[in-house]
Amino acid sequence: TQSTRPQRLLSAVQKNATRGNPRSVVRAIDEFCRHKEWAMNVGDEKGCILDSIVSEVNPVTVLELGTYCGYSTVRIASLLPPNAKLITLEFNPDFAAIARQVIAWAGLQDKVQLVEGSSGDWIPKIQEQFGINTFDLVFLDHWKDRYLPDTKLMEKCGLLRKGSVLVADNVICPGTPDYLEYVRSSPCYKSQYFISHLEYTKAEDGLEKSVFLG
Ligand SMILES: O=C(NC/C=C/[C@H]1O[C@@H](n2cnc(C(F)(F)F)c2)[C@H](O)[C@@H]1O)c1cc([N+](=O)[O-])cc(O)c1O
Ligand SMILES: [Mg+2]
Repeated sequence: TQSTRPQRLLSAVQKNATRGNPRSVVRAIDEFCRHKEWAMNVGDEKGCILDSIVSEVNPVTVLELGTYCGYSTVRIASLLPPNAKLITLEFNPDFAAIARQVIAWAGLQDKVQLVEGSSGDWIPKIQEQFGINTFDLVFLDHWKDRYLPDTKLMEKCGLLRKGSVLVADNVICPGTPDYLEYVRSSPCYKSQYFISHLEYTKAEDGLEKSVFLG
């Protein structure tokens, strides 16, 4: 039977990366996606911007919406302090199965909790299920039409506190116009655009960093 692209991405990690070395896992995926098969990881260029924001925030609690194969999960988790926790939501069970193996290959399974399901189901349950009150950092990289409703849901569930930082991928390409309009016009957010390129291409894209003001 034919393999899937996530399966081939995982094979590239297992072939080219060193177990327990997150940087080698990130490098192996970027090499695979740049030279073999494009895939929708945040990528190396936007990834460096994401790294700098994560390092600046130094979060203890992180929520990622949209694990896919675990590329940004590994990038973020590798920068977290020892007591920190990253919860990553993934809707597609096949992608989740691959991501678990990528995260394990990087040796980061103790910092990461991968949860399978939808944001609508899980965002209201996170506090009781995982003993987390609020998130210091949220990375949005799931379905682009869900960024805004899920941000409003996180606000409603009290998952954001004064100073919580949202980082959104793809605000230009494929684009998240309603989300961008909201965080840039709402008095509850201080927003900043970091211009870059769509992963592994020359097209423009960027990350939007939005600080919740409470
Ligand atoms: O469509 C893109 N990304 C969609 C990404 C979607 C991923 O998020 C998961 N998800 C859905 N709901 C949840 C949650 F969390 F709610 F449970 C998680 C989906 O199963 C999928 O793995 C995309 C497309 C391009 N592109 O160039 O076309 C470039 C990119 O960087 C992209 O991220
Ligand atoms: Mg993306």
